[in-house]
Amino acid sequence: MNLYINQLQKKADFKEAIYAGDIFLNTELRAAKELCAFAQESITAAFNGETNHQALHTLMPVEEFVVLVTRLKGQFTNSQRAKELILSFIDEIGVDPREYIFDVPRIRVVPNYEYLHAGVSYAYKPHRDTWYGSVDCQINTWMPVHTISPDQTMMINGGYFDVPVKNTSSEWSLNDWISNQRHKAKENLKEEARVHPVPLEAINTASEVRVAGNTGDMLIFSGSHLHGTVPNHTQQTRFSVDFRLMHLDDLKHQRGAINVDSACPDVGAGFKDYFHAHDFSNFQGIQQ
Ligand SMILES: O=C(O)CCC(=O)C(=O)O
Ligand SMILES: [Fe+2]
Repeated sequence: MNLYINQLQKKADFKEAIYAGDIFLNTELRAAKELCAFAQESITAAFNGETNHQALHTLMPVEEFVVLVTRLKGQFTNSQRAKELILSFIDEIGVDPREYIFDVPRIRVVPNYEYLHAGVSYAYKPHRDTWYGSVDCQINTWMPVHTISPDQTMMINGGYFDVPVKNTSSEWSLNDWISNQRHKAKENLKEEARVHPVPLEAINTASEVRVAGNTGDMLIFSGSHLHGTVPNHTQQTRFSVDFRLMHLDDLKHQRGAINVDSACPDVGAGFKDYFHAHDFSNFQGIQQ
């Protein structure tokens, strides 16, 4: 596995590298910094003008926190501004937006673990996004909104890229998640009652990498990497932004990362949430 620093826009075949398990870290993308600035504005607005974002969980009961995080996520994900900044990112890295679709942008809020680690702030167990019904060519981006430490971040366990992990993805349905589970996030305060695809064996952490970056330092990696939320036992809430890209032609031709263990029965059920990058029209699926 290779790690490329600030080379996404210089490497014409970056997709192929990502499909092979390489990871990119770009620290100088204007669009990423702007996306984080927009995230910061959105957090302040959702939390009624409070600017001490990392202390928000100390300022209110968890019930109120969940209501405000729900509002934040809805506003951020559905905003025109976030979509425009994804298009700016695509332009900035020098690829043709007509060739790409993207999944809705997300803002993750990870407060202290004891305070909340379920529902709107679910701490993801190690997983591949393909266990959750993503396609093999999914390119993930991920960036912290404020400076973070290794014990607040997302981990990537690179050694498992091509090593199977026994998991429950065959029993997990993305259709069911979208129709019946996703909206229940705010009901989960103490424990996550919703079923997620999870590993059925102990995960060796020897090759786990925890990248601790600054605002808008963007990781770009295959959604097929094993990754997860580092349980946040610090007293600082972590905010991060992520979105996913798919290259239309690669999707049509089923190119992408190797699938070593994903068995989600309804891959692609999330297509209706995807947008064409050049005009933000809804993706209608693949015409065969
Ligand atoms: O932010 C996290 O802790 C997990 C994010 C994740 O799983 C993803 O972006 O696919
Ligand atoms: Fe993920």
